[in-house]
This record gives sequence, C-alpha cells and structure tokens, in this order.
Amino acid sequence: MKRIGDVVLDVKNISLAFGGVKALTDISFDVREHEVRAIIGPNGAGKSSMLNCINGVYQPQHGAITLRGKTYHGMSPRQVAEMGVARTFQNLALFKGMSVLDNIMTGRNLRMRRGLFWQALHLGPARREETEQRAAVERIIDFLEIQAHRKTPVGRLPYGLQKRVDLGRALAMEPSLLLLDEPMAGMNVEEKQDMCRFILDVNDEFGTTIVLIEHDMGVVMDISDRVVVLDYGKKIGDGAPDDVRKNEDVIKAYLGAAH
Ligand SMILES: Nc1ncnc2c1ncn2[C@@H]1O[C@H](COP(=O)(O)OP(=O)(O)OP(=O)(O)O)[C@@H](O)[C@H]1O
Repeated sequence: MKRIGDVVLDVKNISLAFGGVKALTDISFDVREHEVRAIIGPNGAGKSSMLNCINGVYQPQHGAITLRGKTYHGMSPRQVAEMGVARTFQNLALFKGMSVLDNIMTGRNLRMRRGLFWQALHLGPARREETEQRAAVERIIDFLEIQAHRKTPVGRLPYGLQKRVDLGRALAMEPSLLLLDEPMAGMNVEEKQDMCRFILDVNDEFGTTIVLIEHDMGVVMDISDRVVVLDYGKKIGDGAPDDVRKNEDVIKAYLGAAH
C-alpha cells in the first residue's frame, strides 16, 4: 500500500479568461505527495489551461497556486521548473532529428552546473559532469526499456515510443512533481498499457507525484488515486475514481460529449 503524504500543490479559486472566453472559473483542488492525480473532462473543458497555470505558462486573473508552501507570484515557467516541476506535452516537443539519448539529455540542462564555456572547452570539471549526466540519462533509458533505440533519431520511432522518450526527457529533470499532458492520446491499446505501467513505476520507484490530464475517462480511472473533473471551465467532480464515476454531473457531461 503506498503512502500518500501532505498536500504539495494547492490550487485555490483559479479563474482564467482569454478575452471573453472563460477557460477556468473558480477552480480549487489539491494534490498530495506521492499521489497520481488526474484532471479529466471533455474537449475544451479547460484541462490544458489548468496545466499551463500550474507550470507558470499562464497567469490566472484570480486565485492562487501554492507549491510546497510557496505561492506563485508571476513565476515564470523556468522558475516553476526549478522548483521541481516537469511536464510532457500533448503534441510532442522533441527534436525529431536528434537521437533518443540526446533528446533525454536536453532534460538535464536545468541540472547542469557548469556553463556553456566549460562545456565548450570540454575540460576538467565539465567533462566529469558530462559523464555524470550521461550516466543519469542511461539509467532513464534502461528504466523506460528503450536501450535498443538509444542512437535512433526520435522522428523514426513509432508514436508510442516517442511519447516514452518525451516522458524520459521530463524524468531527466528529476522532478518531484510531474505533469503529463494526455500521455496516452493517440496510442493503441498495447501502447496505452505500457504507458500506464511506466507512469505507475515512476510513481512507485521514484516517489514522484503525478498530475495527468486526459479526456478519455476510462484510461485514467485505474491508475489514479483521485480525479478532478472539469466541464466548460468549471469543476463538476472531485474524488476517488469510483465516486467520480457515479457522479450524476460527470455522467451527464460525458454523455453530452458523446453526442
Ligand atoms: N491561448 C488561448 N487563447 C484563447 N482561448 C483559449 C486559449 N487556450 C484555451 N482557450 C480556450 O479555453 C477553453 C479551454 O481550453 P483548454 O485547451 O484548456 O481545454 P482542454 O480541456 O485542454 O481541451 P482538449 O481536451 O481539447 O485539449 C476553450 O474554450 C479554448 O478555446
């Protein structure tokens, strides 16, 4: 049985509008240490907007987000990343012509201590550091079972494996909070099962807290500890998967979306 800890991320009364479009209206929820927390909802519900508030890309007009006791005040995505938050993207943000290894290496940038000057010289401390960074990347490659593709340009891999490399790039930051943007979207059944297993393994083995967004309700119910449901920018459900599944408003929102 895994141990779920204290609240690490507290989202309070967040409202976000783009001109006249209300993307999020008064959203509150929290995320606990070691939890797998899903945000689900039909298309346009506000899931991506929520994730973009959490990682500092959007600045909501109202409300507050607090991460490990520190409230965001105009924090940039880089500052949020430095607080241990990594994310993957719905539309992969990988360098297609670069190898798997080099793509994952880009995730280490935040962790590199020696500047470009030292790296360019490739001397002494910089070389030692690069060796350490490579070792960390190799561990991630082993963990994600993509050893056979280390040198392959990412663009040549099947989609499911590209998503796994994107996860690897995020893991390379050694995040304490990992945000996954529709990690299973566009995958076949087998790829989805693999991705679910890796998400649970990351959560188990590294103790990483995970927030994932998904519009397919079925996929995340099995792997999430708690689920937030958004619809038209409002929160309509929040709780354990079994409770959310029985929630009348949630059923209506999903039935409505199916027609
Ligand atoms: N940058 C933006 N400019 C204007 N409107 C936006 C912007 N981003 C999102 N919106 C609007 O905000 C609402 C919520 O969109 P969002 O992308 O957050 O939903 P979503 O739940 O992630 O949808 P999907 O499942 O389709 O990705 C939508 O009406 C969308 O059109």
